[in-house]
Amino acid sequence: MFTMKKAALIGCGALGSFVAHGLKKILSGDYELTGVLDLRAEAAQELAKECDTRACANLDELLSDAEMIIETAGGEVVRTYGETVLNSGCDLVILSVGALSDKNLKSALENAARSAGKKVYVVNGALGGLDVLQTMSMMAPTTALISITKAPESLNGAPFLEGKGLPENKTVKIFEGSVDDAIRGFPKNVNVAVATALASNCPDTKVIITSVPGMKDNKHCVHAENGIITTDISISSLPDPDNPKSSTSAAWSVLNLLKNLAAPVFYY
Ligand SMILES: NC(=O)C1=CN([C@@H]2O[C@H](COP(=O)(O)OP(=O)(O)OC[C@H]3O[C@@H](n4cnc5c(N)ncnc54)[C@H](O)[C@@H]3O)[C@@H](O)[C@H]2O)C=CC1
Ligand SMILES: O=C([O-])CC(=O)C(=O)O
Repeated sequence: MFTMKKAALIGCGALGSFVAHGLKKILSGDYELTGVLDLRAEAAQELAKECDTRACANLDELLSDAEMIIETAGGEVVRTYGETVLNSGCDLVILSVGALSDKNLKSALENAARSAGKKVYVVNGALGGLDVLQTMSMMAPTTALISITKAPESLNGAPFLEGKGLPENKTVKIFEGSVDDAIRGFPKNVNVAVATALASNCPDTKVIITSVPGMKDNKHCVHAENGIITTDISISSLPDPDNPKSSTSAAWSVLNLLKNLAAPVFYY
């Protein structure tokens, strides 16, 4: 039996705010939002006021009244808080999947979840179809490629670009390489690539990133093969109005996971 679950949120930026409002508006029958936390105290206070919950000053305060922590803050938060969250007896929903490209962190979180009897939930985020990639990887070794296409303003500021702005007048392929290099170079843009590599169990997943001036959508295309199934996943979704690097669909994906966890039937 699913009883009302106490969920709390780390990261009150574009997607975290969307998730918090969604919890209140569409999932309030199943979840109580018991607190929010952000490095920017004023952002947490504003969101807490809007969503009628507590702005917490630190992780301990957030954990004091929660059964589930939703991370919408960035990979560093998964790294610094992930194990503590699980050890405290909370489930952990991760949006910044890129953090799991660090194998040591991934196994530390797996061990903590196992010992605490809790779960780490990795969302589809701005992508979709992690289910079919996992199914394929169970059947046979799978190869995968992900092509990410965004407007320059959705990519500018990434460490890989070393402060240089992307051209506004021509399409440029700016990166082709491994998932590990991609997440280091574009930590706020290629969480979907790490999710693809993990779900397809293909650490050699190839990543291509292209900047297209004037492009309205963020576009993610995955091609995966295992000799039995060939899959093409193509998703275009609008950038978030508050953060063009992120697609709002990623926040919807968190809400959809929470909805499924609370429902009698889980659509996997
Ligand atoms: N899996 C996926 O498909 C996607 C994943 N993402 C991930 O979600 C994250 C959030 O995205 P947005 O909301 O658009 O970013 P954002 O930059 O609008 O918001 C991030 C918030 O987290 C806060 N924050 C950062 N470090 C913190 C810390 N140590 N403790 C507490 N708060 C902290 C920031 O102050 C900010 O308010 C991104 O950094 C990215 O890693 C984003 C889009 C898609
Ligand atoms: O929201 C998106 O378009 C994808 C994204 O930023 C990521 O995977 O980090």
